[in-house]
Amino acid sequence: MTPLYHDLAGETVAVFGGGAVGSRKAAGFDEAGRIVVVSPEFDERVRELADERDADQREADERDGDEGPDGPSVELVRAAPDADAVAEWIDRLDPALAVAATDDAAVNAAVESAALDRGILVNRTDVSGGRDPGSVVVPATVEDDPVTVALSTGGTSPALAKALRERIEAEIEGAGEMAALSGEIREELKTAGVAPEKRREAVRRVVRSRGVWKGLQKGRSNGRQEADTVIEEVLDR
Ligand SMILES: C[C@@]1(CC(=O)O)c2cc3[nH]c(cc4nc(cc5[nH]c(cc(n2)[C@H]1CCC(=O)O)[C@@](C)(CC(=O)O)[C@@H]5CCC(=O)O)C(CC(=O)O)=C4CCC(=O)O)c(CCC(=O)O)c3CC(=O)O
Ligand SMILES: NC(=O)C1=CN([C@@H]2O[C@H](COP(=O)(O)OP(=O)(O)OC[C@H]3O[C@@H](n4cnc5c(N)ncnc54)[C@H](O)[C@@H]3O)[C@@H](O)[C@H]2O)C=CC1
Repeated sequence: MTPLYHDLAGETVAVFGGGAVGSRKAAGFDEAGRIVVVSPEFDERVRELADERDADQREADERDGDEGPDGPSVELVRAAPDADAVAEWIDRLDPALAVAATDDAAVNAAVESAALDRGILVNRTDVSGGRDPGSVVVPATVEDDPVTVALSTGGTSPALAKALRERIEAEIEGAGEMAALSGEIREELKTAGVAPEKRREAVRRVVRSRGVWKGLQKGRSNGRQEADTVIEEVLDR
């Protein structure tokens, strides 16, 4: 498996099965344009998610300007397609990604084959390993915007993926602020025409500096001050 980050902006994700697993997967695609969950019954979690998204959409409609809601629409479609009917649903929804999360292996297999026939990405939640090209695994993820860590055990041990994710959560605290600060510094040094070697050295030192990480905990300007000291040391050499 090759890890890649996929841009789902504006795309549809079709989730078959609205139980515990389908709900968790649906909640993870917050960059997508539209999430459609097809299921005869829906977990409380996915019902709440749909309600929240609905309220966000209404708020966005009431606001002035064209600023849209922050996340995708979540539509719950009450249906239980059998294996033969799944392909039609996929044609109708035209998703970029289909998630097979029902408790019926034949339906999940039909979602997988219909998606693969059409060149649509597919996530089969009820099997590990033995995947066809085009199938994807949902990793455990940690986010401190714009930093994201995605973690997979190659399907061997999802429980371990979850446990490691919990550890990394603490480890990357503050990484979002560090990304913003070091990104800004990187651009400034480029604009100032600092020689590439010195510029790279300065940025490498800033992101490794305990002083800058600590400073950022107190606020952006504290972090910036610490970073300026590190940068001066590099530039003065
Ligand atoms: C292959 C994969 C396909 C896919 O879904 O993409 C898959 C498959 C299966 N999971 C199963 C079980 C569990 N899955 C979890 C949890 C998570 N599972 C996730 C991903 C993946 N699960 C993909 C591989 C990821 C990798 O490579 O590591 C995570 C990371 C992401 C997410 O789902 O959001 C999320 C943690 C999120 C987080 O918290 O960060 C727990 C833990 C718990 O519930 O506490 C259990 C119970 C304990 C256990 O069994 O380990 C079963 C057996 C079902 C059965 O027994 O019937 C199968 C099917 C099989 O193994 O055949
Ligand atoms: N990948 C993962 O992380 C995990 C995967 N699993 C696997 O995922 C599957 C689902 O697990 P849960 O969500 O816990 O089960 P669940 O029983 O809570 O949910 C299954 C859902 O599928 C719906 N469903 C049944 N037939 C359907 C059809 N024809 N079309 C659409 N929806 C249909 C049911 O109404 C139910 O809402 C299981 O097969 C299990 O082996 C289980 C745990 C974790």
